[in-house]
Amino acid sequence: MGTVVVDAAAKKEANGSLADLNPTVVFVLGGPGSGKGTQCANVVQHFGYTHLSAGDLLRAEIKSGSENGTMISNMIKEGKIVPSEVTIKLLQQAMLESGNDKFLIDGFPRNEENRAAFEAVTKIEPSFVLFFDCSEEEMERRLLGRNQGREDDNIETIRKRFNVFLESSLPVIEYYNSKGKVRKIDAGRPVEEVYESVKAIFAPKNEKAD
Ligand SMILES: Nc1ncnc2c1ncn2[C@@H]1O[C@H](COP(=O)(O)OP(=O)(O)OP(=O)(O)O)[C@@H](O)[C@H]1O
Ligand SMILES: Nc1ccn([C@H]2C[C@H](O)[C@@H](COP(=O)(O)O)O2)c(=O)n1
Ligand SMILES: [Mg+2]
Repeated sequence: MGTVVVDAAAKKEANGSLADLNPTVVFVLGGPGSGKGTQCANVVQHFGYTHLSAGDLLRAEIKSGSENGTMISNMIKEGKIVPSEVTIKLLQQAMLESGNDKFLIDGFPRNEENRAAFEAVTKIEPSFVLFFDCSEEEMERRLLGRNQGREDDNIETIRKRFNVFLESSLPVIEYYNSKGKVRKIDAGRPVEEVYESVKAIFAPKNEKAD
């Protein structure tokens, strides 16, 4: 793994302002290709959240020519999880820049290190955790058909990502489940049906969303 470069002063400043914001955070978790990004886009449209995909932020960091770019790129190609301090810094910056105080944090926390570091650094507890539950067979079909030019959407990396999900991400979902925070969605259905279930979680009872 390469050297991680994080500006300490920027980190301290971001923390102070985030605490003032006291944001509402929903973690959106599920295996690769379970439909996290697709459903987050619907929630943004109807419920006013800002969608922050940890994977998208890391890919943007590579493109920006950052000092951490090569390390991040190598880890993503291997399906591995980037050190928490890098991802958390990107999330903090994006939250502050958004001007919003309601966030869907998609694909994070991906492992116990992510979870504990985010809690320690930001002091933010998620309101709840959306868990998109989908079979590997269906996720593999979706990833191979995605056609967005992602370097990790090849069968070799997909298998590695599935292993990381089972070994490192599922325990995080189990942790939040033990705290009564997980809202599990059957994500193997068509997009519109999945969204009906998602909507029911966000819409206050007796109120209709679009
Ligand atoms: N319910 C669904 N039925 C069929 N295809 C879907 C469904 N939801 C999403 N897709 C498609 O599957 C692919 C993966 O979806 P998406 O990018 O939302 O998944 P993701 O969970 O964000 O994946 P990743 O973790 O790799 O970022 C996309 O091509 C998307 O259009
Ligand atoms: N918390 C995270 C989230 C993502 N990554 C890296 C490793 C993933 O395989 C890749 C793509 O994420 P996705 O877009 O599929 O959510 O990004 C990470 O290291 N840590
Ligand atoms: Mg995604």
